[in-house]
Parts: sequence; C-alpha cells; structure tokens
Amino acid sequence: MLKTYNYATLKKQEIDSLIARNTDPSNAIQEIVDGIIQEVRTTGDQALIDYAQKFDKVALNSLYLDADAIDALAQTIHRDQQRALEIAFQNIHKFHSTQLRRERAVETMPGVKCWREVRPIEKVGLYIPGGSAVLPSTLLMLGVPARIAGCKEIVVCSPPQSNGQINGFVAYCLKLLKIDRIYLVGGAQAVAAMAFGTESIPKVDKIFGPGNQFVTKAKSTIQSLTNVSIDMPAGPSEVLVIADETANPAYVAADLLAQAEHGADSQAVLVATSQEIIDAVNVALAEQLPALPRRELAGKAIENSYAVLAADLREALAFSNSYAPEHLILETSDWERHTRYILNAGSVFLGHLTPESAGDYASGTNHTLPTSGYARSYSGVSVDSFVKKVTFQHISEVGLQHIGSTVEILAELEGLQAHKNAVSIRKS
Ligand SMILES: NC(=O)c1ccc[n+]([C@@H]2O[C@H](COP(=O)([O-])OP(=O)(O)OC[C@H]3O[C@@H](n4cnc5c(N)ncnc54)[C@H](O)[C@@H]3O)[C@@H](O)[C@H]2O)c1
Ligand SMILES: N[C@H](CO)Cc1c[nH]c[nH+]1
Ligand SMILES: [Zn+2]
Repeated sequence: MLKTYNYATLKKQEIDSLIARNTDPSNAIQEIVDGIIQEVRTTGDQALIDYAQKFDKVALNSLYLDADAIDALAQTIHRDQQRALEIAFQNIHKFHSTQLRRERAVETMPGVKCWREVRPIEKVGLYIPGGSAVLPSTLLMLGVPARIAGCKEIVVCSPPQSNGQINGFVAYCLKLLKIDRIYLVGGAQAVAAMAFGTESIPKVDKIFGPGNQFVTKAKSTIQSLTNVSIDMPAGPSEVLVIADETANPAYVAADLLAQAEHGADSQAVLVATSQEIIDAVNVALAEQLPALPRRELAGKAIENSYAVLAADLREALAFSNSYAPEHLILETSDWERHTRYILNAGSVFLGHLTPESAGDYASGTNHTLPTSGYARSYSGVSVDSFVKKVTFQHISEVGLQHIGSTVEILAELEGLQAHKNAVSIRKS
C-alpha cells in the first residue's frame, strides 16, 4: 500500500526528503567500497578471488571464461530465447546506429576553419549486474553502442554464478557482440579491477554499467583516484508513474511492480490526479503482488515508495521534474500536450500501451539510465557515451590576416606575451 502525500500541502523540506534516495548518510557504503578498492589495488587478482568467495560464495579456478566456454554455454539456451535476444539486439542496433552523425566544418572567419571528428574511446569496461538477477539485456545495452562506436577493447565483468560460470543468455549476448572473454568478477571489486588493472584484468579508459549501491559508489570513487571516467551514476532502478482518470489502475500497478521487483532499494512512485486513482492502484497492487515470484523484494520496494496526489497533470509534472526519475511513465490519453513540460527524466514512456519493460528489453532505447536524481544533469547511455569528439582547426594565410590581431590583443590583455608572439612570428 503506497503512503499518500498531498502535493498542495507539502513544504519544500518535505519535497526534498521525498525526492532524496540512495544516500549514504553514515558513510557505511563508502567505507566498505574504499576498503575493497584498496585491497584490489594492493593484491590484484587474489583480492578478486577472495571477494568472489566472500560475496558470491564461489571458489574460482579461473577469473575468466574464454571463447570455447562461452560457445558451449550459449548453446544451452532455447531457439526462441536466442531469437528474442537477436530481436532485442537488432532493435537496439537500429536505434543506436542513427546516433553517429558527422558534423559539418565551420569557417568562423575567412580562412579559419574549425570542425569536430568523432573518435572511439579505445578501452571500455562494461559491468553487467548479476547479484539479485542476472541481466543479459544490460550486456546488449552496453555492448551494442560500444561496437557501433568502434571501441577497440571491450572488457566485460559480471559476478559469477554459484557454479563459477555465467548463464547461457549472457553467453549468447557475448556471441552476438563478438566478445570472446568475460571476467567473473562482480561488485565494487570489478569496478576497481577495471579502473586500476590487475594481473588478469586490463585497465580501461571508461567504465559503464548499472549496479547496486556498492557498484555505483565504486564508480563515483574511482573517478577521483584515477583518470578513468564513468558513464553516470546508474544505481537501483526507479520509476515514476503519472496517472490521471484515463489510466488503467491494473497497468499502473504492473508498471510500478516491474521496477519494484529489481530490489528492495528500488523506488516506484505514483503521482495521480485523484485519490480514487491512488486507491484503485493500491487495490491492484494488493492483487498483483502476491503472485510474483520476487514478491518479497517488490513488496519491500513498494513499502519504501509512495504516492503523491496532484491537482492536475501540470502539477504532477512539476513534482516529477523535481524527482528526476530514471523512468517516467505518462499513463494518460492526454500525453501529447504534456511532453514539452518534461524537463528531467532518463527515459519516458507515453500512453497506455507503452510498458516500461519494452524499453528495458527490446524497443531499442537504452536501459542504462541515471538514477537518484542524476537525470537532472546526465543522459542515459548512448553511442555518444563511447566516443570523444576531437576539435580540429586549420588557418590559412588569409585566415591569419583576419584573426591574427584579435588574438594578439587578447593575449596582451591577459599579459601572456608568448601567446602573442606565437601569432606575431607567423605574420612577419
Ligand atoms: N540504473 C540502471 O540503468 C539500471 C539498469 C539495470 C539494473 N539496475 C539496478 O542494478 C542493481 C543490480 O544490483 P544487484 O545487487 O542485483 O547486482 P550487482 O551485480 O550490482 O551487485 C552484486 C555484487 O554486489 C557485491 N555485494 C553484495 N553485497 C555486498 C556487501 N555487503 N558488501 C560489498 N559488496 C557486496 C557483490 O560483489 C556482488 O557480486 C539493481 O539495484 C537494479 O535495480 C539499474
Ligand atoms: N529496469 C532496469 C533499469 O533500471 C533495466 C532492466 C534490465 N532487465 C530488466 N530491467
Ligand atoms: Zn527493469
């Protein structure tokens, strides 16, 4: 049952506390993660083997699986499952391949030509979650844009299963992506291994992928310790559903539960334009929850979530913009008039027949998205995340005549004589 707040009577402080999530007020997660990073830096592979034993309850013989092992595992899945993964792969590929666009060169002054060229990030590390559920779909969401961008080295880490293997679905996705090795390492230790390198695991330039609070904290921490960057903070899943009187309460409840089942720390927020809708969704939640295999996790997430009563869709969107959800669902027939008011959201799902699960798996958009309010400033993963854009310029003799004195004056007013000389010497 979702606890209800009335938007009209909420004070700023109350809104601030409602929209806060996954904070680490006592620094407990930071301390654990700092310890893990330190251990991986000093003892490398041995730390990874020890943590696999401690957290994943596996005694690893090898830290990775190679092409033969991946081939064998990929063959264990059914043809219809292979086909579903292939369709997801193709749709993600179709959507992401439009993202690599060439920009035109610009002549800012006669003879002064500037342009940008796209270059792939050479070495990328992909983290595929595997704690409470193994997510082969995440491998497609990260691997497809990495391949389109042309990244040379793709390092993949995922926690080992209890038999020291990965599942056949992950193996099949590796084959679709033509990746022939996977490291059996999870959690903060996987992030540390890819950030610093170990005897077995290569150091990368950028680390991608979602994960629990340990993974997310490790990603934010390694940025201050290395020159390795990250895609974004992509932590426990969250959804905010806006529903008006046209919404089907059963659909709304199903969408809330779909994200709630990721884990107890997921959030599923309902913003509705009447108390009747909230009541009907609560009834639907009570009907649907008991039938779910992951009802315990989903139930805990629903307990940690809430509903907000808004006067109308504009007010509902005002709350949503403050919350900045990873996923925003507009369960209203009137969505077209309102999309322009959406300012902060990772990925948006419009109308009654667009379940968020479609974006999680197969419609084509990426499911690696900013959480915890970071949708205010970060985009989800795309091909852009895997490339840099390098600027170039060329100045001709005519160009130097046009721009030369401007640069000389600006260098002089900053008191940088050598900068001025670099122009003057070419003019004389
Ligand atoms: N934002 C996104 O784009 C997005 C996408 C997919 C999934 N997700 C989220 O990713 C998360 C995946 O989490 P998960 O736990 O299932 O898998 P995970 O792979 O992120 O974490 C599992 C690992 O966590 C480590 N760990 C577990 N308990 C620990 C402890 N007490 N101390 C230190 N390390 C510990 C272990 O090494 C374990 O291998 C979920 O919260 C899901 O909602 C987010
Ligand atoms: N909803 C998750 C992102 O928060 C992605 C996912 C993978 N599998 C199922 N769902
Ligand atoms: Zn999901």
